[in-house]
Amino acid sequence: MKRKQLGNPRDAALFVLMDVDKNQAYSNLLLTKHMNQHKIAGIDKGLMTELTYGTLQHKMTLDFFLAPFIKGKLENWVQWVLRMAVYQIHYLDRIPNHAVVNEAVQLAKYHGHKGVSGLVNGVLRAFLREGVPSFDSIKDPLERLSIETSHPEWMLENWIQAFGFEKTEQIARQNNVAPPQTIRVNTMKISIDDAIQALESEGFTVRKGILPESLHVAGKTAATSALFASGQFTIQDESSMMPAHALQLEKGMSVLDMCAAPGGKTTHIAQLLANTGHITALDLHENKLKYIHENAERLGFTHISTVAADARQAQEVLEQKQFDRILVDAPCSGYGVIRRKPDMKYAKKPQDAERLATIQLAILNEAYSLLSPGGILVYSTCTIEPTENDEVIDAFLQLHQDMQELSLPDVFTALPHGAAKVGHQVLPYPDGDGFYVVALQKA
Ligand SMILES: C[S@@+](CC[C@H](N)C(=O)[O-])C[C@H]1O[C@@H](n2cnc3c(N)ncnc32)[C@H](O)[C@@H]1O
Repeated sequence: MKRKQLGNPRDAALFVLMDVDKNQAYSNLLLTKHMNQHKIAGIDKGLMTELTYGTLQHKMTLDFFLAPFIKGKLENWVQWVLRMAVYQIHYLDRIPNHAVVNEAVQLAKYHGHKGVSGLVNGVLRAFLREGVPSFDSIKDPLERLSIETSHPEWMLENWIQAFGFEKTEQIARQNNVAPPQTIRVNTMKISIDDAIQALESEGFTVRKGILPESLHVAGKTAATSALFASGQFTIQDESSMMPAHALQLEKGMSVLDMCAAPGGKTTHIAQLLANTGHITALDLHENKLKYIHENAERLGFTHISTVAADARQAQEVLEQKQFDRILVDAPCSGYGVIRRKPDMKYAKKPQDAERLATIQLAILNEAYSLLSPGGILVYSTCTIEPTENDEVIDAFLQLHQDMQELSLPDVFTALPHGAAKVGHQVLPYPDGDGFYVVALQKA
């Protein structure tokens, strides 16, 4: 495939898909990179995003649809051209089929030789003529769910064990639906009602979320709002707003955020502290600390300092040795946010959760030593994997008999509730990501 660019949304999407295959980075980061490099602008940005995510989301299903029409092995990029075309034919109704075929043939002609464009044309015409193969030919329910929703079988099996078949099916289908745009209103700068009014006058459709600062906005890209630039809101999924509430903060407290970058929850803590007290925001990666500073500055929070360090050895670098509140928003497998990074379904390995659980427990043990008596430790992840959630907490509680689970504030009762034995779990739902949070208090 030529690395030269055509500068159109389909070609740019193809570059993202190829780079995802090479495991270069997550799709959301590659999308932004290629959108800029290919100079994709205006409504083409939306088309490029839709083609990239849609094709990735349904990759295994698209391969099942294409299988009867392909003989022999194809080059990777040709496979992506075909998947992208079949995605548009099957899942989108606004692009006429002849235009989809024509665009795919043009892409193949540009990046390959005449034989390749002939093949793409032939496969797509045969697909249009003969129609979509039926899932009824797949007799095994697990295999069928895997192909229909495009998730590896091992991943579904884990969830079936934890939540049952029906819930797993709901999760898998939800993972293929685009999330809403959710914002957290910066109540230090604007009231919820004034924010709703201002956003509506900018042309957004606005709906209140469950948590007090959360609004779901549609119609335009939230980051283009004047209110965003002036720090009157930040973009954050509603589930990610749970940990700051779980900390049960009081003005003037000292807080340690142990896995803080890019600062989504650090700034929420600052908001609930009403810019009082102090937050130490720590992250392993020094280059990510600038995002915490940028976010804090835009939103107007000043009581935050950052430290680059491994949270497992945080005591060695921190001057302050005891904190009133500690948040461990741990590095995790991220299975609650698959709808935002669909490539994760194919990149992750069954053993990832075990490896992460060891890191998570080590961070929690360090947090324990830094927590004041009577202090509250909140552990959160954006995964739905029990190995990284209540099983880590079980192990932690066995090691520290003076730590006890604390009830979460009343606002949590209105949120959906998954199946965790300890803490609050949310399985992916239309308005929020899959998430886990638990609050523990030191005696
Ligand atoms: C789930 S993200 C945190 C998101 C952040 N709390 C927010 O709300 O914006 C996990 C973070 O942990 C960091 N991390 C990974 N391993 C770490 C370690 N051993 N010590 C400290 N931070 C770590 C990653 O760099 C990543 O930024």
